[in-house]
Amino acid sequence: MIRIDSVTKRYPDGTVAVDRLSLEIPDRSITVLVGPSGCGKTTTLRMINRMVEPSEGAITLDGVDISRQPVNSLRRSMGYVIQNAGLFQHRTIVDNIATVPRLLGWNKARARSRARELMERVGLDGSLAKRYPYQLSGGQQQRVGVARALAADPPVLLMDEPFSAVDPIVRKGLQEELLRIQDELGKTIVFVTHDIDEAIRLGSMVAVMRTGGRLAQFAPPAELLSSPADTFVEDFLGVDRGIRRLSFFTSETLELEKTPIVAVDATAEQIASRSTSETPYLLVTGLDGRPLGWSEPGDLVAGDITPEQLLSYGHPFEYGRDSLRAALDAAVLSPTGWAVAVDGAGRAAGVVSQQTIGEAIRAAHAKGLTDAKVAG
Ligand SMILES: Nc1ncnc2c1ncn2[C@@H]1O[C@H](COP(=O)(O)OP(=O)(O)OP(=O)(O)O)[C@@H](O)[C@H]1O
Repeated sequence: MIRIDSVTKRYPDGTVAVDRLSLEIPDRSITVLVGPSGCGKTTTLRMINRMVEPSEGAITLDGVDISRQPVNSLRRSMGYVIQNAGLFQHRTIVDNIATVPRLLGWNKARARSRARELMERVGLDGSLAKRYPYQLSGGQQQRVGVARALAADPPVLLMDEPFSAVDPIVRKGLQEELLRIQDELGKTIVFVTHDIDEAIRLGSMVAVMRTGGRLAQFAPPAELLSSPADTFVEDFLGVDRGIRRLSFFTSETLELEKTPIVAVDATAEQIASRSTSETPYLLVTGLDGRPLGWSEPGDLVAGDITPEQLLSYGHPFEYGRDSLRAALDAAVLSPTGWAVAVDGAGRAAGVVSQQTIGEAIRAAHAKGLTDAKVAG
């Protein structure tokens, strides 16, 4: 565990970048430092690998004060990823990734083979190995940066705004990739961002810092959203906190309706028997069980149902895997006001009304509030 114990950093010009910060960063999970520009995030991160030395307080790694550890070996146990990747422009991709293993004395062949393995792990095509950084897109360069940081298999990864310079779609891809890699590798990751959505998406724990380098709140994202410590945190979280909080509630609590569903080859009896007074529409599925669209029962003629005549259902949510936020979104975007739930294979698992989703949200909020009280 990395433990930051009452650490202050005062730069020579008198700027207090970090002010009596204490944090316990749990092993094998992602801890995010987030806050407005200049609140001391980068300074904190750099104190962990001793690129910056604290003025007061101590940082320990597994109980050992890092100021007593040789800087070189400390840094080798900590991969470091920065914005714009910071790649060596005159080295090929494979040699960029192989940098630290080479410094550790691995022979060229072994270091390169490790580098190629990591390219695959971070989702980079092997054909890019011999290219130079300028021949890659920004998103690809960031992947190289992550691969390079992972090359010597350090237990800790320090990431400073690694995805800030890429567009939102590439950024989302990189975030997903990081979560996937983290699932596989279980590193202790300290991740700096000024983007609260990124913090909530990636962090198991999120430290919100305020200007002046002080800690405003340290909590799991769901707790930040449900119980912000003060108005600073509340403002920083933004206006749609209630909606975003739904991401943490599973859709598994929803009771699905299975009756108003017919296959495209439904008989007249099936169409009649599956229509109910509560559900003015029927969901039509293909023969493979995947949803095709909605229809009023009266518009369906057995033996002559075509996908073209159906109303779009917007997009489905995956029951149990997706959150109540996804379910609500599916219902809001559905022209019938009903959301379509699918299983992992994309087959219709049932349908659910906005009203039922609303009830599940109220129940989840009530339970969430109780949990927060219990925890607090
Ligand atoms: N070498 C330095 N000398 C003096 N002041 C510094 C130095 N480095 C950073 N600072 C100041 O310390 C404060 C914290 O800076 P830091 O870079 O840690 O913040 P940050 O939260 O990472 O900001 P950003 O999101 O803008 O990168 C700022 O006021 C900054 O101007």
